[in-house]
Amino acid sequence: MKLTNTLSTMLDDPRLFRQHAYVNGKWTHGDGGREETVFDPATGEVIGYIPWLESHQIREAVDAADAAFVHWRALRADERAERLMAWHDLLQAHREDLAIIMTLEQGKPLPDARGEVEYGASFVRWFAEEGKRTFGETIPSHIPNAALGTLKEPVGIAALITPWNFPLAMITRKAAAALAAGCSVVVKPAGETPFSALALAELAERAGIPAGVFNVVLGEPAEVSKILCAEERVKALSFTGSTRVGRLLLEQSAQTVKRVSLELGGNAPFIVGPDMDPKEAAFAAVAAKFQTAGQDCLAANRILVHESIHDEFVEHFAERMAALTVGNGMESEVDLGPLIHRQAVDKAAAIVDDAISRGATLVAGDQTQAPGENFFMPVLLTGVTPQMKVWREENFAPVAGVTAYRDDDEVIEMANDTEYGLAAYVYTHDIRRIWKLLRALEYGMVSVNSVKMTGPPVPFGGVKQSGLGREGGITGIDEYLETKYYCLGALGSVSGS
Ligand SMILES: NC(=O)c1ccc[n+]([C@@H]2O[C@H](COP(=O)([O-])OP(=O)(O)OC[C@H]3O[C@@H](n4cnc5c(N)ncnc54)[C@H](O)[C@@H]3O)[C@@H](O)[C@H]2O)c1
Ligand SMILES: N[C@@H](CC=O)C(=O)O
Repeated sequence: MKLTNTLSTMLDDPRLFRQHAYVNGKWTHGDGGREETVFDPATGEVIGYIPWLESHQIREAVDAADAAFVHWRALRADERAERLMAWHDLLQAHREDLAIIMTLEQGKPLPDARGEVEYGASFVRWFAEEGKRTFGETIPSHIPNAALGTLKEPVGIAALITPWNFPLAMITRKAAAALAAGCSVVVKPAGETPFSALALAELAERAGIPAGVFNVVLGEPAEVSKILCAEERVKALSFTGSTRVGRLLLEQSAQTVKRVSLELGGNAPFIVGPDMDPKEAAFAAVAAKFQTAGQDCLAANRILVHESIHDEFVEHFAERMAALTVGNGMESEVDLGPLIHRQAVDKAAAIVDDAISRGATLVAGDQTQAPGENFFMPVLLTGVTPQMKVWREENFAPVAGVTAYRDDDEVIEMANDTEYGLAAYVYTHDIRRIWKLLRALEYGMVSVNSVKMTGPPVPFGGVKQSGLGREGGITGIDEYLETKYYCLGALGSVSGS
């Protein structure tokens, strides 16, 4: 198998850069010799190679997780919490190396990558604490002389399949919850960004998380997922990624009736009320649109502005957008890195062409200025309509589509006119309008007058075809817990309790 050491020379701790899968506490190559090359999306240079495991090796990972589950679940919650806190502390201690790995494989600017490491670590801390509070209940008995109640027990092995846009935090938000609940996990990261996942494995091992409890498998995505979904011993599947693949995995998991959590695509509306300062709203909309170069499930895809302030809003938006710097995320002062690969650039260009051909106006976005093959300059389109791809599809690129609306009822209809229902933004200071929109928007998350909405204490997730279940918050751990009801009968003394 080919290996390269360029990336490791950039790290304080070169052992964080691993080019093998991690199964049962061992760094593993693929038995069939298949491998995948991982590129820096900013430069197109090779940053490393990963093996593709064979089917039997994926099953071996499940064997390992199965054996480890017995011991991991038997630990006290506070013992698991200690190891999770050690993992958290190591993530913090190695923040800079983890950020470098992330920027090189994903492309996001280094400060954003540092932010993601913090964000990812915050879930580990949160669930280390929550794992100690998986309380059951006492149920007032309707049966004479019986005591009734519930216990919370780990579901078993959880398969975690994650995307490339947040290569670290999308894993920790799942894995920390599962591990805290007492489950063992098999993680399948995106092939574009495996090295963050493998660095997480290295640090999990150093934190004292036993062999087999945290496994990272690599391979041909459809092949690996099929095996994990078909495996009866895998009791839960948690997937973050596109709605297309989410549907497929839901179908595949039906055969073994798994617990399925899906965090899928978004098509967020960003609604600006007539009372808003257009400049303030435009600056917020730019922030909500262009993070991670628009490759964010929370990205403001459809910007709906009241007709009375539309033109002023567009001017401020264009001005702010023009100030964004596009470049290699390893360089300083860069706001937008590259898109993940050439297909993403082609898709963005097709979405812009489609909008223009259907009557949208291209206000700004000159692709001749792009600093490399995988870069896409921010685009502002006005006059976007429901017939256009930019309205219907999650563009996952720095393409902002603005449209004017007349009144609240119209904007509610526009905002809900999508199969997606992950997040929506509302900018207005009118409390009646806020309440009306908050209740009428068919979204799992609504953020009013704030671009930032996520973090460990909140229930993250969508409705409609944006997913099933919630991650984070006080319910995030429930995705990995079963409720066992007990009835202790013939106790004699408890009647009437
Ligand atoms: N709701 C959320 O919390 C959230 C967070 C981040 C990203 N996302 C979504 O993720 C998508 C972007 O990520 P992506 O392009 O990596 O998504 P994707 O669905 O293409 O891939 C996600 C994962 O599924 C695997 N995969 C791909 N094709 C597969 C197949 N045929 N069978 C089984 N597995 C397969 C990939 O290797 C990867 O690990 C966007 O739609 C975005 O909105 C959602
Ligand atoms: N920004 C999201 C990830 C979506 O792509 C998050 O905070 O989870």
